[in-house]
Amino acid sequence: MSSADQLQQELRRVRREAIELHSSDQVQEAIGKLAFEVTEAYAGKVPVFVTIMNGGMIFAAELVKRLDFPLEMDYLHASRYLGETTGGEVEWLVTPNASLAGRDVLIVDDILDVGSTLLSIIDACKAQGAASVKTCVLVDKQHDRKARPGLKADFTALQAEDLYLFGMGMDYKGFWRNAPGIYGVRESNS
Ligand SMILES: O=P(O)(O)OC[C@H]1O[C@H](OP(=O)(O)OP(=O)(O)O)[C@H](O)[C@@H]1O
Ligand SMILES: Nc1nc2[nH]cnc2c(=O)[nH]1
Repeated sequence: MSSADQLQQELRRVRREAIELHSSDQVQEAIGKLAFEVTEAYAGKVPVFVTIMNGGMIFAAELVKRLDFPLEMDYLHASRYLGETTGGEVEWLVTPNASLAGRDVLIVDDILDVGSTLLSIIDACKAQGAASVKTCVLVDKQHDRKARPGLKADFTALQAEDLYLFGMGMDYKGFWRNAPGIYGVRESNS
């Protein structure tokens, strides 16, 4: 069997055997609730909504259309997993733009796992002179390996157990970002 066929088999097996932690409907409901919270927090402000590529893009698209205040959209690309299932150093692929100076910045990403990615992005936005920086994630993975004890995003839609997650923007080896719920890879596949 060719390596492309082997990969395709693996990807289909991982999806078939995955544990569904949050269904597509549960994800949509949680994003709806979060949108109210974020809308309340930004009353009277005109923030920059910064999507962290690639993982943040599906959550960001679902969230942004439910926010009822004027905002600008921008994006950053920082990655420390680079298609792997364990993280390394944060690598900047697209750096923050100087137009963040003096702005209220809302960082939007798919997952807070260890949190090194978000901490690095917060520092970079502050270094650009952002007036305020808040973070918003679809899912907070529950474990005691956070980069700082008790680290949390300002806004969190859902929590999930300590498995490698995919779906709703999160990848398994670069694939399955398109899966509509949040799934955990079974130990035998990770
Ligand atoms: O909390 P941490 O342990 O730092 O991990 C969280 C980060 O990991 C993923 O990005 P990844 O590096 O996989 O890049 P991607 O968004 O391009 O998939 C995810 O999108 C977060 O940005
Ligand atoms: N896809 C994915 N990316 C991550 N980045 C940090 N943790 C995870 C995870 O569980 N899944």
